[in-house]
Amino acid sequence: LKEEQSKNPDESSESSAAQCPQDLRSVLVTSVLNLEQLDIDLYRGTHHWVPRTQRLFGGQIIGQALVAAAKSVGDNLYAHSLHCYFVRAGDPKVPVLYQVDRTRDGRSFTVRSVKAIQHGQPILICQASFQVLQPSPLQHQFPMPVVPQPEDLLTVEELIQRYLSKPDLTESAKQGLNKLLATEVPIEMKPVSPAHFYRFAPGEPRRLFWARARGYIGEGDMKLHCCVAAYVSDFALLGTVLLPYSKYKARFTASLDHAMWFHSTFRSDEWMLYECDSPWAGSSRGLAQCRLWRRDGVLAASCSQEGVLRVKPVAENSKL
Ligand SMILES: CC(C)(COP(=O)(O)OP(=O)(O)OC[C@H]1O[C@@H](n2cnc3c(N)ncnc32)[C@H](O)[C@@H]1OP(=O)(O)O)[C@@H](O)C(=O)NCCC(=O)NCCSC(=O)CCCC(=O)O
Repeated sequence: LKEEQSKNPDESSESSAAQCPQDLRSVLVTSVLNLEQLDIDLYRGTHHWVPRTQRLFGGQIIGQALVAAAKSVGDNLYAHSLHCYFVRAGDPKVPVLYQVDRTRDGRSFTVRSVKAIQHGQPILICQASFQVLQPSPLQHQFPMPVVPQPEDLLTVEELIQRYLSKPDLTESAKQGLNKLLATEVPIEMKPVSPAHFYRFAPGEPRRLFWARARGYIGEGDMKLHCCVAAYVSDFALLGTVLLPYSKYKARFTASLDHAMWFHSTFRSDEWMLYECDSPWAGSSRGLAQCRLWRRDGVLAASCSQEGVLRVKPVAENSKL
């Protein structure tokens, strides 16, 4: 971790603004993670992208909670982990309040507890921990999987365009794909193995994709990159659980909890490899894990999530 990467999110937004025209800056920085301060340790967050389920995207709530927590710690501290429970569905019609409790300021570690509130009730409870930079003789990591580079893969949008040109596509499949194309998701994704990623055939519960924030964020703010990675990390975890089950489709899925550990500095506006797998499913729940790799092979972060998954059989003639 470099000293200059410890600025807090507010400072970074300003320095990025000076470097980059407004329309090139990531909407994650200008809008989604740009919380409004209402009082000491009290913030308000608004929504940018809302999933088809019409419940708030979990990654957005985690990312915003981490922004709120990070605002109450010093510049010399780095986010190293967070643990969250999603206790109620988020309502896209109203903003979310984030109330920060300064649980403990230690010599090395500092803990914050954040409650995300709507309609007077918590929708997420989150604990985040920060640490001062400390050297360690103990250093190891798994090797990064060998996969094609992002330049050799298609984006989700390019893949959808390809599927749209297939002659045997049903009208409802076309409509679904066009809806997906029209959605302004603030991240770019490139699946490593698209047919497997989109469950065209059953396969092992493992998938890899490259992802980065759309637009420019800049180098200067490590805490903000952690918040963006927290946002992105919720995109594809639960879907990984479903990969072996091509005979079923999701009827109700929602993440129950989410934990994340940050290991190294990284840029969330540069391509990172997300390696997701699911070691277990049962009792209408599934466990999914993800490792986030920097392009140079450094393990940047790890996360784990459990979700509720209720499924129904796929209709025989469905093309999607
Ligand atoms: C997890 C829950 C739903 C748990 O609350 P609960 O009252 O215990 O809910 P529930 O009883 O499980 O009901 C949920 C739903 O499951 C149905 N259900 C319940 N039992 C059965 C059954 N035996 N068979 C068939 N269906 C059953 C219920 O009728 C509910 O369905 P409904 O909402 O009525 O359509 C709640 O705590 C909650 O909503 N928490 C917030 C979860 C959340 O919003 N997470 C973040 C968003 S998800 C996300 O971001 C991931 C996106 C990416 C991805 O999908 O991969």
